Amino acid sequence: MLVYPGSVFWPRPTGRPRPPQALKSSFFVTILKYLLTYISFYLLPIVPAGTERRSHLISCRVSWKCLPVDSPSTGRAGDKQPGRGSPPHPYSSYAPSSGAAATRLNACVSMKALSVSVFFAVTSPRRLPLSSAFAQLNIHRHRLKSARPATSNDMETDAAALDAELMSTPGFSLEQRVDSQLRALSAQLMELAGLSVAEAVYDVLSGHEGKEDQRKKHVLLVCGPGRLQHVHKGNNGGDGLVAARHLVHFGFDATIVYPKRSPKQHFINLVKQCEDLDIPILDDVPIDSTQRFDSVVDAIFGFSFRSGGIREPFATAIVNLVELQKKQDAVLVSVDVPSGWDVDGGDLTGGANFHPDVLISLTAPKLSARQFVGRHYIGGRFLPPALAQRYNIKFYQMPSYAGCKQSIEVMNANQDRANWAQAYQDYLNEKESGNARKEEISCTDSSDSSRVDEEEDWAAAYQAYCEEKEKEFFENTANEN
Ligand SMILES: NC(=O)C1=CN([C@@H]2O[C@H](COP(=O)(O)OP(=O)(O)OC[C@H]3O[C@@H](n4cnc5c(N)ncnc54)[C@H](O)[C@@H]3O)[C@@H](O)[C@H]2O)[C@@H](O)CC1
Repeated sequence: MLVYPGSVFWPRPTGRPRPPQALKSSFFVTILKYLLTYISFYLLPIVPAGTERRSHLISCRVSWKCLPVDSPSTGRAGDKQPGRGSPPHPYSSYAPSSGAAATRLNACVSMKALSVSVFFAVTSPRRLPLSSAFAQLNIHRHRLKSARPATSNDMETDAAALDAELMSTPGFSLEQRVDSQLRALSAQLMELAGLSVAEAVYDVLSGHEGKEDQRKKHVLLVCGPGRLQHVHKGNNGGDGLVAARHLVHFGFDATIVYPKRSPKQHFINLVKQCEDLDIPILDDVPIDSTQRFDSVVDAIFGFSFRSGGIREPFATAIVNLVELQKKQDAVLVSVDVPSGWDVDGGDLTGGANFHPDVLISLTAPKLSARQFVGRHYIGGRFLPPALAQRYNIKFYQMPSYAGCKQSIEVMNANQDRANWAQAYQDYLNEKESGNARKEEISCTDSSDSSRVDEEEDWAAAYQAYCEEKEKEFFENTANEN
């Protein structure tokens, strides 16, 4: 029996392009490949470092490189998916826009590559570091995630895969080789990401009318865990550490909450740099502090958050952040993905009801950003054209950062709708009161006709504008449904 390799994980979509013939394989061989793939990856951490067996296991990257994962032959070019005719999401102008069918095919090839990698793992003499194997696995995982039946939201689906790929791209890492292992640390990207976060926070607070405007603004940054035994994680928290340093250089006060510090050298350095700037580093959110915070930055979890319950101490930290947001009227800012939100599925915090006021998406908005209502920034101005092209992001579709700015505020779809609804209601109210006033004027002062004409012109123009917006809104809603 011949099966579509991906069908083990997701239903084969009907009416969509089938994968190339070469990707088909026997059912049992496919199952065996998956088993071997998973076993090999779960075995990796327990195989002692430096041994021959381990270097064979981690050489899976060789096979990935051998296969045309990103070549046009994978079906990316020219794929047309049903529903693509729907209006573009407001973010689509700069979010990755590869078609779902193309993504699915790509994921098929990725799975194939992973499966074949097991065979390479036991035979190849190539020695590649464990971290790069995990980085590749991460990319595959995100690709698989995006390889489900097409929705109109597919444009953002690849954003996490793009980030994962970007962060594992050699050349972006400051620490290229440590102990002969390539650590996909993405230190350089983190520095730029943190800078863009600091810039956006500065932008928000500069326009924020505080009660004591002359007072130095104080920002509390809560940084996520950086400790995971074999895989380097916690970059969202790293962004927070970098942002704290920049905010102090921008003239703000900063306090860091970093309950689970990373043992990695780069993170130790970041902490030291903050200590050198006299930034207090706490273990818990200072919920009872008399200190007033103008903004609290949530740099706890990014796109690698796994749903299924938030582990302590971060469950409490998130509840306390919401408490501070309410108690102190502090602006709650989330970095990349609001913590506890699934990168695609959105808010999973349940009782915590975690809704930031500001979201700073890095590189491109993730799918979950569609649920966000508030001020939305894009940061992380470092996407190389080749990678942008691979994810079908055209240069002219990139956000047009002004001058040397590292972040840009973008329109938020939900916010815009809310604003529009309000504007329309205001218009109706105004119109009603205008009509009443007009009647009053015509009864009392017929000589002031020019003013009435002027008001009529304005009302007509405003009505035309509102009708146009209304039409656009209903068209969009109909297409989305
Ligand atoms: N977009 C980009 O290109 C860049 C992204 N960066 C940041 O890197 C982030 C992704 O970083 P990582 O992949 O290191 O991971 P994250 O920083 O998203 O967090 C993963 C950590 O959270 C823990 N965790 C996951 N689920 C949990 C749960 N349910 N309860 C408790 N702990 C849980 C994991 O154990 C791990 O330690 C992005 O979101 C972004 O903020 C930047 O640092 C660099 C550039």
